[in-house]
Amino acid sequence: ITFIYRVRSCREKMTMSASGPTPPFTTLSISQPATHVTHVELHRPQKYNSMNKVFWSEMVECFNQIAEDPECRAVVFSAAGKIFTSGVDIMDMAGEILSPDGDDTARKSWQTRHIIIKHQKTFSVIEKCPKPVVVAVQGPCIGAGVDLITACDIRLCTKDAWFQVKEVDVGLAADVGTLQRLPSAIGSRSLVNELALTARKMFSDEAMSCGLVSRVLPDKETMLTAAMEIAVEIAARSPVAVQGTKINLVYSRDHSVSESLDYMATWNMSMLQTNDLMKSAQAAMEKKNLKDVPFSNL
Ligand SMILES: CC/C=C\C=C\CC(=O)SCCNC(=O)CCNC(=O)[C@H](O)C(C)(C)COP(=O)(O)OP(=O)(O)OC[C@H]1O[C@@H](n2cnc3c(N)ncnc32)[C@H](O)[C@@H]1OP(=O)(O)O
Repeated sequence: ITFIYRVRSCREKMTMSASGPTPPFTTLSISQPATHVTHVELHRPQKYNSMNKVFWSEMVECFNQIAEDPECRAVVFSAAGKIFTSGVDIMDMAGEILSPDGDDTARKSWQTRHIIIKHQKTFSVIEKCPKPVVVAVQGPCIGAGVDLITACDIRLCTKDAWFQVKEVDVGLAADVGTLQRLPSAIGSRSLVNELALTARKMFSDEAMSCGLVSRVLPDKETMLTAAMEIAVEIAARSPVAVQGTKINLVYSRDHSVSESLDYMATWNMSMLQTNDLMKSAQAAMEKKNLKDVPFSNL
């Protein structure tokens, strides 16, 4: 099994640097590097992986497909090249944001609201997708990049990574997720406020110490291998258990302990009736590797 994984891992490393976007996508490259694992790669390295108009809708399409794909049990998200992302593609997006359609202020405001909500969905789909998403960040992760990674479940980065809530520098309050999700990702309100109000860069050592990332790896290749290993571990476990865990973790972040316990009880009153419980328990008693237990797709 280790050998098969290593072969796949090598193949993955090759395709990650060589391939381009996977049709019908033009900004994303999708592959299946290991059983039940999907790899999504942001692929605009020649444009600093900036997020153009097409990207914002392709992400929704891609993650909706992943959410519905019973074969997929874990996702790795990464970005091609040396820069994770320079944030929103300013040249491509400025028109839409600065000149909304409408005859008067009310209609322009209504249109702007619609645009913001549409863009919020681009990252909320990651959180709504029941399959856990491991994100791997190298180099700069700027502006909308922080919105993106805070919607992911597990964050890794390279030593040369840095994070910047850049929005105040370009004259706006971040509006697609950072201000809502970063406080629970980091834990220190004071640090979140400092980062969001000053747009100072946060480097990998600080990202690790404040809890934004759970691991710092020396280089991109090592980081992608680590991300893939985590995804393979997740994918080997019962999809009923894994997806129930993600959904309840996200729910409990936004609700009281009491509400979350209630939600959990309602969730598990049906999910405890899965065959996976017996299969997992039996594997544990027989000291069998969960990778050898055939769980049905969910
Ligand atoms: C509804 C709205 C939803 C979301 C809103 C999100 C808000 C944000 O994302 S705010 C952040 C916006 N991005 C930026 O401010 C760009 C930040 N860029 C940089 O800091 C740097 O360019 C860099 C990525 C660190 C790279 O630095 P360096 O290697 O020194 O290259 P540069 O000379 O700075 O840039 C080269 C070239 O690329 C262009 N460019 C870089 N980033 C973007 C971008 N995000 N959009 C468009 N163009 C970008 C830069 O302008 C240069 O272009 P030239 O034509 O070569 O001058």
